[in-house]
Amino acid sequence: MPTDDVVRLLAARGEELEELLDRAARRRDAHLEHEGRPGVVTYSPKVFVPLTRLCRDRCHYCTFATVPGRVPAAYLELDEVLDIARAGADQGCAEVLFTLGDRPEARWRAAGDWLTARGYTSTIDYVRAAAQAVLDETGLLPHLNPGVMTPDELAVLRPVAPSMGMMLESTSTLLIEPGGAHFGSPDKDPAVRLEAIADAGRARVPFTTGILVGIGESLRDRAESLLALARLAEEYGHLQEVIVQNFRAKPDTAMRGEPDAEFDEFVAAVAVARLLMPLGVTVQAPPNLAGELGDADDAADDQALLLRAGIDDWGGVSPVTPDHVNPERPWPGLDALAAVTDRAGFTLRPRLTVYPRFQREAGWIDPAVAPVVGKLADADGLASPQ
Ligand SMILES: O=c1nc2n(C[C@H](O)[C@H](O)[C@H](O)CO)c3cc(O)ccc3cc-2c(=O)[nH]1
Ligand SMILES: C[C@H]1O[C@@H](n2cnc3c(N)ncnc32)[C@H](O)[C@@H]1O
Ligand code: MET
Ligand code: SF4
Repeated sequence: MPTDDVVRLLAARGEELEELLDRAARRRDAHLEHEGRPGVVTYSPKVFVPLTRLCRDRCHYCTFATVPGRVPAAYLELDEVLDIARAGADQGCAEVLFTLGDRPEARWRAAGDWLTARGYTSTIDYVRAAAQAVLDETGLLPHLNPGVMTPDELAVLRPVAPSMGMMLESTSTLLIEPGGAHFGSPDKDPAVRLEAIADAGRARVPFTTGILVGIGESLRDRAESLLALARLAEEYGHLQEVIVQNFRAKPDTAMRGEPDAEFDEFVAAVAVARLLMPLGVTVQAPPNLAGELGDADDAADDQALLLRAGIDDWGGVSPVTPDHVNPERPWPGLDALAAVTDRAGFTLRPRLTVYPRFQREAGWIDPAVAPVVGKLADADGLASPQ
């Protein structure tokens, strides 16, 4: 679709937005039919492991990244990681999400010292060890979201996780200039990120990516970002899901005064993502970023709108850990999420980190993790009851 047409869709309001949502919903239904799970909307029961909150980048919307003086230690110890994973296993979780700061040893001596004292050569080397421990000790599946990975790092991590991810955020180069949300974040250079996502495709890693809506990008940037992801999905076939995530302003960040993404605008972005992605690519929006904080009815209304806009997945939802990236936004209860999903005419089912298509097709899952996936999967490739 020409970029100008995509921009027009992203700007749709009123009657035009209604039509866009209907088109997107039909496309979602075609996607689910294509995947052999009509009427099924998924989520991943997970625990969140914030392996390190130190980071070499300075994204101005982020409260996850912090300074060494504000954390008890530069990294979680292996036994702390395993405690979180076991608590998840007890609650029927299948995923251990490793989300962490990018390459903190490049900026913080405390990070380098911590790694060296334990014999690790880099943050990625420690991610590998921690993911291996989770696989061996708990049988849960790591999903790795450590920021930009090189081809060598992808190769090192592939045998310890069936899926990885990294948000594109945006292709906007203005955001890396002074005053932009990504000024001072070398890992958010769009050229670097697009290349890293392509590298994951060449490494045949089932991959999660997405865009962050409302961080100062224009509608044209948003259109170009989604078109770039659609092209990557078509070229490599490795994009299992595209997350469309709305920016939520945090009190103690440089962007605290910026308004949250307007919900209609966000919903239009979700619908456009659905229309542009090839069949077989899930479109995910997180349920905990919907609605006014603390207003369950408002959240349910917004979640219903996300379903109308063509999502087929709610992402990771945790009965155990907070969303450490958005700690002020609690997860909805699974009953509430199932009720919203049901009212929209869908059945909510738990899934694994790696989607069924990548389990069926040869060549996506490393032989070292395949048996663990096999143990957790049901006949459809979703999560079997634990
Ligand atoms: O709880 C969260 N989970 C996040 N997830 C987890 C995601 O919902 C699930 O881990 C995947 O869908 C795999 O099941 C991400 C995963 C990625 O690969 C890339 C970005 C994110 C972002 C978030 C996030 O902000 N909060
Ligand atoms: C893990 C992912 O979380 C997203 N992220 C980081 N900070 C925020 C925020 N304030 N609001 C919404 N999403 C955010 C980024 O897209 C990052 O890649
Ligand atoms: C906590 S943000 C998610 C992981 C990584 N630091 C990134 O921004 O891509
Ligand atoms: S969003 Fe990720 S890369 Fe940016 S500062 Fe936060 S942890 Fe670092």
